[in-house]
Amino acid sequence: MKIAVIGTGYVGLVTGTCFAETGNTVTCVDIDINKVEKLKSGKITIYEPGLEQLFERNLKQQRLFFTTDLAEGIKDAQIIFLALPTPPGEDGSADLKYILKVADDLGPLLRSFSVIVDKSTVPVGTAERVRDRIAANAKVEFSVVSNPEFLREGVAVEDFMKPDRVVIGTTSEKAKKVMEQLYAPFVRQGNPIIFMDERSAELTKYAANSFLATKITFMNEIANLCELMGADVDAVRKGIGTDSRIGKRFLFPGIGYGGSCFPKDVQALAKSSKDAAYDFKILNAVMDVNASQKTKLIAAIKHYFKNSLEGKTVAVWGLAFKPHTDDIREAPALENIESLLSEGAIVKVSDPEAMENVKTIFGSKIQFCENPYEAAKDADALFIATEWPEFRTPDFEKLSTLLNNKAIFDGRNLYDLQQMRELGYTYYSIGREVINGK
Ligand SMILES: NC(=O)c1ccc[n+]([C@@H]2O[C@H](COP(=O)([O-])OP(=O)(O)OC[C@H]3O[C@@H](n4cnc5c(N)ncnc54)[C@H](O)[C@@H]3O)[C@@H](O)[C@H]2O)c1
Ligand SMILES: O=c1ccn([C@@H]2O[C@H](COP(=O)(O)OP(=O)(O)O[C@H]3O[C@H](CO)[C@@H](O)[C@H](O)[C@H]3O)[C@@H](O)[C@H]2O)c(=O)[nH]1
Repeated sequence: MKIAVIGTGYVGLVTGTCFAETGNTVTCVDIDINKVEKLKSGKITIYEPGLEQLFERNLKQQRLFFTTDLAEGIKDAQIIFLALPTPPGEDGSADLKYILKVADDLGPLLRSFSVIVDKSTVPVGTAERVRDRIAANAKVEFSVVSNPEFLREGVAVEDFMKPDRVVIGTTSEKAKKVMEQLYAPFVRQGNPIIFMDERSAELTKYAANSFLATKITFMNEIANLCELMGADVDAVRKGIGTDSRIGKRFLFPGIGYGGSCFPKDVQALAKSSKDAAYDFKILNAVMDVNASQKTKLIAAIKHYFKNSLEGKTVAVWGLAFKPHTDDIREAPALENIESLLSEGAIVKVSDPEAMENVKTIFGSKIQFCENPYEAAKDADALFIATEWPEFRTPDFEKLSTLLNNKAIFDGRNLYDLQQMRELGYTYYSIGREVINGK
């Protein structure tokens, strides 16, 4: 099939590359000239494990193309994906300006029956709005379908190629057939396509993200309670996760959820609910708890240093909002660094992939270090914000010689309590006993 993908950010690039990999001819369109030039010349624009190989192969085999020209990009395309940003507007609702602009531009360019697919995360009713905007200028028949994307950054290729499910919202039989054919290779891998109406598909995406954010937040509150009650959140997590009705995944407490999706999508669903005159109380609580969870270790660090961080050096391991990505959108590390700096601390950071992105925010206000040990050198405390695998089993002997103080504030519960006790570290983590605390 011939496919166009409008928007070549995270989702657009993964979508385009994976559909090319299953034998389609894909043209990705973006207004960002630099991005398109880079991609055309064979350089990938995001760090995502496994993507580069697929990208290079499909580019070489001339199944994957890039352009800034919308008319050229959609020429002869049977399916046009919209993978455009839907950032939070000032009132928290999803800003649809990018989507509606492209809808306006598409109308006059359509030449034959096309299926236009909302891949972006969009509020209920958007498919109808996109349909109306295209219809205002279109001279041919078309369908607008909702096909939300559930991939996770860091495992995006795996999630896209082997999705738990594909949700397709359409009431058009013609569009349904086209989408069924497109996704056939993915269904052959044993995963269902779930057809529904457009509105239900749009809400499914927000319900999934909000449910997962709530699950994490619930565990963060249990962790906070564990600290007050002398229980261990790891034990409680295992104790409840083995109940198949609850499930083991997404029960890991930490310094809050971040990323480009959960924060904005929970906020957008809360706003849509409000607009529908429904007070979605749980979502408001989730946002409140997450906001305080993000910087909860700052209080512990301050307590450890007798309320003053002035002149103290803190090494921060991990900047990305999660491992295996260079994405720093809403990353808890950023807020913690802000807090440390505002308390007068000197901050040294290390992250395997996200340093370049963070340089654009903090510049010379913080020190960027080649590796985690360089960051730890002469630091008065170590703060862990992201659970990169390389932070899980550091050389503790080396670390002890580098740090001024053997004090670790771990926002991701990476280390064993007994080991920390034996090594003589002061160790604060989330929902667990404080080792050698002050
Ligand atoms: N990032 C994720 O993991 C993820 C997962 C599932 C769903 N989503 C949703 O997918 C959507 C896209 O997210 P993303 O992270 O890929 O966004 P992004 O910001 O990484 O990329 C969006 C791209 O669209 C381009 N763009 C803007 N206006 C354009 C126009 N008029 N024509 C062509 N290109 C244009 C931008 O230049 C940018 O490259 C959002 O709605 C998001 O919520 C994201
Ligand atoms: O047990 C857990 C699991 C995750 N997180 C945090 O939650 C955030 C989001 O993690 P994750 O869901 O793995 O990453 P995303 O790439 O943001 O993916 C989410 O957001 C995407 C965009 O909508 C959806 O497509 C995915 O299905 C959904 O998982 C990160 O800050 C994680 O550190 C926890 O704190 N504890």
